[in-house]
Amino acid sequence: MSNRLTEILAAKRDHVARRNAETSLAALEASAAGQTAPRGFRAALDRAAVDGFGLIAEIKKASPSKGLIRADFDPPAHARAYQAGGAACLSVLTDVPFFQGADDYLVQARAACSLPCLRKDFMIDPWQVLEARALGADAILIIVAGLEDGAMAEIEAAAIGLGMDVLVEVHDRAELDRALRLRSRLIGVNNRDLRDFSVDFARTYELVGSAPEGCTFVAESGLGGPADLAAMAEHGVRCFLVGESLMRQADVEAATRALLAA
Ligand SMILES: O=C(O)c1ccccc1NCC(=O)[C@H](O)[C@H](O)COP(=O)(O)O
Repeated sequence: MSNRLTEILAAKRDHVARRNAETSLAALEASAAGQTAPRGFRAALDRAAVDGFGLIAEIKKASPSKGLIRADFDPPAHARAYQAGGAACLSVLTDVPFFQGADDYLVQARAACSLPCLRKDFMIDPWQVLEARALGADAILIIVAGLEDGAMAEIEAAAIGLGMDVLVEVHDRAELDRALRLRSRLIGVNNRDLRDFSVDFARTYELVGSAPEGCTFVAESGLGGPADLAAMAEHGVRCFLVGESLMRQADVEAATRALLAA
């Protein structure tokens, strides 16, 4: 595991331990039970990809690699713009120290649109899955590089038990093999190397052919515009997770529409 990812996960362990100690499990379960049913995340992507592209549009204020991305950050407005521009799903960063995210951004964004929402965070404990559902999340992320097989299976089981989808993120062949031991068939390939933040689309191109039949395959990170999606489509990739390049646009709706017209 990389030093940067190790650093992020260590901070997350402290955060989760603190939050777990100060939050009543019964209250969290009641909040999760009081939420409307999960909006089908993978199903929405698959539908969009039938005769177009399945876009997971990310609400991202800042990142460890780029610092502040958008000063006039407005999650409900971005959610509405992404939906109007044709995105199939949203991803909302909730990690505080490294991405300047917040749980409330997820709540606000989901309330502002009808798209299924991924809680984009570093999951290390099934408790966070319950917390995600209590916030209304429809899907969670598992980063294979950050977890042992047993922990991944527990987190996935918690999500499936709550009716949520799981995006399983890999970066190389060995991680894809580990991902395919899980039940989820929603696989994301992160083009960004979390050790040094370099981006290489070859990661996606190398792995797309190894995704099993019936798998929903998502290319993630570093996608800058319609030409990148067109190049990916040449390799058979139909679903994408895009954050920074859309968040930097003055007109997010128009940029989303233009991206999907690739
Ligand atoms: O974005 C980062 O700098 C980053 C650093 C360390 C761990 C994860 C990171 N990003 C999380 C993501 O998965 C991306 O936000 C997502 O794939 C969208 O990427 P982009 O379109 O390049 O913003």
